[in-house]
Amino acid sequence: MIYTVLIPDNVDQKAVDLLEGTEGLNVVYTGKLSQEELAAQAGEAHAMIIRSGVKITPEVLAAAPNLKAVARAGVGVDNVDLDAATSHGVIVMNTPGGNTISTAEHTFGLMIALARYIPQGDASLRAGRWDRKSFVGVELKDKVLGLIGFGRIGKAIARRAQAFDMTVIAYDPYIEPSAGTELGVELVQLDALYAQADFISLHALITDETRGMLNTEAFAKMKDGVRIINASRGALINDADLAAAIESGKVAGAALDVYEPEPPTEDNPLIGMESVIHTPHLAASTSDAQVTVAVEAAQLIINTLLHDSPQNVVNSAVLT
Ligand SMILES: NC(=O)C1=CN([C@@H]2O[C@H](COP(=O)(O)OP(=O)(O)OC[C@H]3O[C@@H](n4cnc5c(N)ncnc54)[C@H](O)[C@@H]3O)[C@@H](O)[C@H]2O)C=CC1
Ligand SMILES: O=C(O)CCC(=O)C(=O)O
Repeated sequence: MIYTVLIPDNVDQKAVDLLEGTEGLNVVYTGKLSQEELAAQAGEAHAMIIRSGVKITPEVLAAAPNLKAVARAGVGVDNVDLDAATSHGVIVMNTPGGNTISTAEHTFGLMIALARYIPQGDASLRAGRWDRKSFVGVELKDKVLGLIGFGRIGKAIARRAQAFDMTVIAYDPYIEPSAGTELGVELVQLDALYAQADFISLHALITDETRGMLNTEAFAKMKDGVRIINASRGALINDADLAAAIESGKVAGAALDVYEPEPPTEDNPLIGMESVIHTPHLAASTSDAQVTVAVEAAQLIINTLLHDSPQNVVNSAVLT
């Protein structure tokens, strides 16, 4: 039996090489496909390796009768319809941990860039100005960093923030309060985090509970001049409410790596605002992280198809 592995997004070549060098696999590496192209190519696939650029929808699953497994080269599986995958008997796996450091470092870069107006200063100088008055920032030292979500990435940021003499607090209702002790992080209630934090960085999973959690009601509970960083998922923030909070001066600025939808639509109220800085979902985009997650995803597919040994299964109901 020869299994076909379709890779409909851009992944590191080392993963492709690993799969191509494995007997029993036929590898189809297309690079990033549109949803229509994906559905058209899905018919032969026994497995797929994806990133965040494609969605595994009921339509794609219906077009993929041979599909047994999907491996996400990354953490978030919000681009996979897990219920539909389970009902089609498709195992969904991810590679948590492989991009933690890259994402934490990018988040830290965004926080410093936000505090010191680095992108704005760069744009101003490139436009021929020598403006030092407009870009007076704030130090991170002695500021309170509030982390919403204290998992792998939240913890990695806490470690880095300590080196900058920040006080770190976190809200995460799904971990033990003692989880912060070793890192000197106090786990607090959400309203307390809003009331104390000078910087709020989002690292929670996107769920029904967290979708749109940063809204007008939440901003009203925050300190005046708070700065927001989001390298988790765009849907955690209500964009219109954040734009209004920035316009009113309540929020001093925001740094965003993620959007809902991606790419953001032309009418996104945050794009182009002077005090909002952006990257296009780049937090995990380092050569280091991309080798790790892609090779790990390839190995998950090999173990599943050839050794009947799936790991990191996200929709565990499919195994019962
Ligand atoms: N921008 C990018 O390129 C990347 C984004 N991500 C995203 O970052 C996020 C975090 O990733 P990891 O730290 O690896 O995941 P993780 O699973 O280690 O941590 C997520 C944490 O969110 C917490 N959480 C769940 N519901 C919550 C709620 N209602 N309020 C507060 N916390 C809640 C969980 O208890 C968990 O501790 C994910 O959404 C992931 O998709 C991850 C890697 C790269
Ligand atoms: O594939 C990527 O670069 C996105 C990574 C990401 O968002 C994740 O791992 O959740």
